[in-house]
Amino acid sequence: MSVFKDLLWFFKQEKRSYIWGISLLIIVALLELLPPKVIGFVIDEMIKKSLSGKTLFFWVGLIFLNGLLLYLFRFLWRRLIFGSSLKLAKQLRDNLYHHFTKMSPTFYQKNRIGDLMAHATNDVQAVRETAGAGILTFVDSIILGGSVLVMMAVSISWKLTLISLLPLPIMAILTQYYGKLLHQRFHLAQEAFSELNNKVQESMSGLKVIRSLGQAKEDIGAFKNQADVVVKNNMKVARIDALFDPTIMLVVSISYLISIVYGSRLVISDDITIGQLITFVTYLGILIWPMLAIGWLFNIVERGRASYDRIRSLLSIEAEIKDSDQALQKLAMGEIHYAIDSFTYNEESNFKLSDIHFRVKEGQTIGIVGKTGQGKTTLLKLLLREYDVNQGRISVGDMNIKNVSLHALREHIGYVPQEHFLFSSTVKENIAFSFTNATDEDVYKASEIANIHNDILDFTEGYQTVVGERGVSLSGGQKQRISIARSLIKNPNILILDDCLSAVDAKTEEKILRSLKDERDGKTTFITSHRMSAVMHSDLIIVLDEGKIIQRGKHEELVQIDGWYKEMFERQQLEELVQQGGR
Ligand SMILES: Nc1ncnc2c1ncn2[C@@H]1O[C@H](COP(=O)(O)OP(=O)(O)OP(=O)(O)O)[C@@H](O)[C@H]1O
Repeated sequence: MSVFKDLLWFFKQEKRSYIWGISLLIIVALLELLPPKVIGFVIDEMIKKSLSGKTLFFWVGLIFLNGLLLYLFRFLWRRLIFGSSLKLAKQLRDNLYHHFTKMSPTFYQKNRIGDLMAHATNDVQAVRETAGAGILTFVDSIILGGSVLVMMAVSISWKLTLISLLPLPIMAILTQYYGKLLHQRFHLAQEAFSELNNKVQESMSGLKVIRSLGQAKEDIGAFKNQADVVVKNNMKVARIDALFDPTIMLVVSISYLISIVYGSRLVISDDITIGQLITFVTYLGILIWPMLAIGWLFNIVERGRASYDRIRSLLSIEAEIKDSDQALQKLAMGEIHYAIDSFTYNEESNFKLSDIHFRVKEGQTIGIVGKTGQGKTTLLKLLLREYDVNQGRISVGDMNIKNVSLHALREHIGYVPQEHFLFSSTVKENIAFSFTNATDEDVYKASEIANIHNDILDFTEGYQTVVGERGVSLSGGQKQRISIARSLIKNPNILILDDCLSAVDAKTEEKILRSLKDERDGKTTFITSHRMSAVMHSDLIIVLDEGKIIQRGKHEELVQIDGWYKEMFERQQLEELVQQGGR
């Protein structure tokens, strides 16, 4: 029951609804005691032949009125309690979503999306039930169960009550045992569901790869196997769930049997009347629900406990990169100074950036090149503060970026990652994503610089064309250029192009770079690329190898010195010449 204590913050927040709801539940429980009493009384009066038509009419009217009140109050408490529990679900979901958006990439390396989705759906649902059906079963089992027992013992016969309830401890032991089993099995079912979520998420994202490698059949097979595991584990839960009700019914039937046998003896010995025995048996019928409610309560609370613990442990994970208390809310642009002594992603990582020192004046373009996996993207991620430098610092305008709020820093940056992502909305909305007030002219201008404007006009609905799930209906080059336009829309002080021109031809690349040069006068640009032509006009080019700078300078200087840059440049020139047929 400790989960109720943990949810106290919510019950306090919604105290009006819960106080009213629980009060109405108690009134409903008390009103339910009336009809059996009236039935017993009327039967006794009939046996005594002392019941007048008027009195009968009065009692029938009372039962009818009682029924009407029950109808109204039941409706109201449901609205109050179940309605509030929906608010809890919304609050938890909002908290989780907000938390997920603050997390750094490491968090998503450790937690799979499918698991996180399972927490945001199944776990939230289980906690909602605790705050809704959990409260109902808690109050009903105590108040309704307790008051029926008191009525049976005090107003009819405590001996009959005691004897007829003898089988109850069996039920308590069994339901506790089932509760434990249920907890374990629910946990396994939840894990299997997470696994299935992960499978679906991954397969849908990688559908093209799966098909192109002819693995569709195998993938369907793997999905089927995982779906079977989910069914199997849920069946195990359902089997225990299914035991709760029959067990309680069996116990109650035994109670019925005992009360009729022993009750008849009490009637014969004139200890109770027939009417009282009928009232007693009717009360026993009412007692079925509170008994079921106890079973349910264990069940709901067990699930709620496990789910709330999982949600809390997720929410308690601190974001690795977050604003310090004194973080500046504004960043003045200026020279960017990389002064990294060393950086590693984590202890297990073999990769290390070391001794990275260079300056980029405001308005300059810097090219970063090198073989694959040498740390080009890592350098850019450090500027974006997706990770923090271990030893050393990166500063913008003499300000260590660690001392600036993430929002203030990223506000200055337009980032085009290697893996572009388009939302399932129109081309225009995709481009204006970070600038909702953008005018058509702003969107057109960004598109023109990214050399995608004419392509968009050729689409069936131009800028209103809806881009399919993850932009499947566009070519790789078109997607890349829309991503570039998206990052240009706000005309950021720092533009980062992370190998994002790989899918466009050399001519288009040249056009884009020329427009950028013309339009971004006085603004800083970082370009990483495998093509030397993309960086040759930069003010500074650095060559990375195994996380270290092995060459630096301007294109004209680097082609004079024997080294990686010269070798790559000449090789690529030759390749281009060959492609053009040696002309
Ligand atoms: N999140 C991470 N955790 C641990 N290691 C990582 C992480 N991201 C990248 N690495 C490793 O860091 C090294 C440098 O990666 P990075 O992406 O910076 O290279 P790159 O030069 O941009 O490569 P490419 O040209 O292929 O894009 C690689 O060995 C990579 O495996």
